[in-house]
Amino acid sequence: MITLQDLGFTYRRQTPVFSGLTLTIPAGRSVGILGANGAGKTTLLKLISGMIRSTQGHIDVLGHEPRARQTAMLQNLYIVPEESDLPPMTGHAYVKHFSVFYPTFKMDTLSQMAEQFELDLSVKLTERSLGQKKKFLVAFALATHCPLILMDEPTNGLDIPSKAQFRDMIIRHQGDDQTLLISTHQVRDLDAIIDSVVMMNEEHAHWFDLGDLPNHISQVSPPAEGDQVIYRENRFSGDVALVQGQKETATGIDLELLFNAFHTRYDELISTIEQEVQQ
Ligand SMILES: Nc1ncnc2c1ncn2[C@@H]1O[C@H](COP(=O)(O)OP(=O)(O)OP(=O)(O)O)[C@@H](O)[C@H]1O
Repeated sequence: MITLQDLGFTYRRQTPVFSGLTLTIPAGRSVGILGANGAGKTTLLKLISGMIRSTQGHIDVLGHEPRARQTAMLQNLYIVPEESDLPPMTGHAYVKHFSVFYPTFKMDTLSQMAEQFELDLSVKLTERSLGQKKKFLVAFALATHCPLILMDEPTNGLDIPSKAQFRDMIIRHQGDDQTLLISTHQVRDLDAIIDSVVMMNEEHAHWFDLGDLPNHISQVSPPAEGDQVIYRENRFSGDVALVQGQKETATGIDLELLFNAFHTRYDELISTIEQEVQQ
């Protein structure tokens, strides 16, 4: 559903944000996009949505090249930006103006969410707080029923109850075949809703299926003799490691540990997973 082939991007007169990224994200998944500050998460979402054009390589989104910004792609994709200047109109007026671009938009879905999450559609969007604006946009995004929804740091600026409401909105209203791509620093905010993650830095991007990963690698503490250690950390609570294969003593894989392994032991991590998948 989304493939990147040898993708590179450089902002004008800058050093490349990334070069040579190759990645496939299957359809119907809820994907967290994780990367350090400046790794290029926002840039990647903008490239996927066709807001900016790649300077190298190819992207395929829903069977389209995003740079062409064809209607057939744009009407099937909605992006909730990290910061948005919403127009000075009410929620109702916004829906009236913008829902027409999305043939699968359902007012019923939006009305249900407005009721469940106390969104007052009769108030001007510019007069709402940051959190209220974000909740409105997330509700609008889900109401489009687009096959692909992109969200850039949607939980930034949300208080604790609003983060729970955000998760609840997605759990209740994400369609079975809808793909969500959500960039974040706050992995814990997304724990309950993502089933996979893309980890990225300037050199690599990789999609990890969180359900399948424990069939191939395990997190153990401490590693036993003979374990094929991919990555190890000495934590206050003891030695913790990612090791090859399924282990009886394994705990759940901690995304922070996986993230650190991705950054420092990329080749070992990916080749171990690939080797295990082939067995
Ligand atoms: N409009 C721009 N012009 C020039 N450089 C830019 C522009 N936007 C972003 N960059 C640079 O591109 C790199 C990637 O930025 P991007 O916003 O995609 O990263 P990010 O992973 O989303 O970061 P964060 O986690 O801090 O939000 C950074 O080094 C940033 O300084």
